[in-house]
Amino acid sequence: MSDRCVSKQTLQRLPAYLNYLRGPGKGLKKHVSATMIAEALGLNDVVVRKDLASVSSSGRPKVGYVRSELIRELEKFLGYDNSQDAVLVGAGKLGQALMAYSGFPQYGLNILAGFDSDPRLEGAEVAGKKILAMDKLPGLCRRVGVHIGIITVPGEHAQAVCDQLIDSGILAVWNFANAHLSVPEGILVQNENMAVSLALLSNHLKEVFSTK
Ligand SMILES: NC(=O)c1ccc[n+]([C@@H]2O[C@H](COP(=O)([O-])OP(=O)(O)OC[C@H]3O[C@@H](n4cnc5c(N)ncnc54)[C@H](O)[C@@H]3O)[C@@H](O)[C@H]2O)c1
Repeated sequence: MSDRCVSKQTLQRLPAYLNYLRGPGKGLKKHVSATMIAEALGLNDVVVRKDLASVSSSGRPKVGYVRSELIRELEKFLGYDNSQDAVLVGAGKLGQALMAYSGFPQYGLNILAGFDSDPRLEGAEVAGKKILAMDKLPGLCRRVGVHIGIITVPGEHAQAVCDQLIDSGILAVWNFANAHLSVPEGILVQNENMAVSLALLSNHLKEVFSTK
């Protein structure tokens, strides 16, 4: 099931379905339907039905899905059942907050260690995870077979860090720095940028006030 191709839009909605299905105390029964999920999340039920059909074949007409089975299928599809090790570079304020976040394992992400060029941070621990010197990065990545790298260094150092991660065998980069990263073909960069969300908020306010 997990090798099926789905659109980016579908992929972005799947975690919300899973979150809803896993959620406690919402009066969810053994069976759930696409309509039920659509209503709860304020989505179009045709969209939800199509999304679910692309990751699961366990739905039955008029009955819907067995909730526990659908949870398992979504977890498998999203890779949450198969934890991926990651390394983080830039163990400053944001980096340490991410290292300490206890919610990542339920999304299948396991940050093994942080790396930083500041010698004062070497050997420190954050939530039981070590901060190591940069020269330890390639060895650890190659030894353990780490494929995800998280970048939380200042923007001006992000490209150099990205290159080091790729040289260490990293195939997917989660970039929090405000910098455009150039990578060879076959490497995925996922940019995380609060500025984009803030721009949407502020644009919404502009529209609201311009109509008053
Ligand atoms: N994506 C977002 O929405 C978002 C939100 C907040 C911060 N940020 C970005 O995250 C990054 C970190 O922010 P912060 O507030 O944690 O900064 P910070 O200064 O607290 O931490 C940066 C760390 O990176 C380390 N570092 C610098 N150059 C390095 C290199 N070449 N190799 C290894 N380590 C290096 C520093 O020693 C420091 O510990 C910045 O780029 C910032 O713009 C992004």
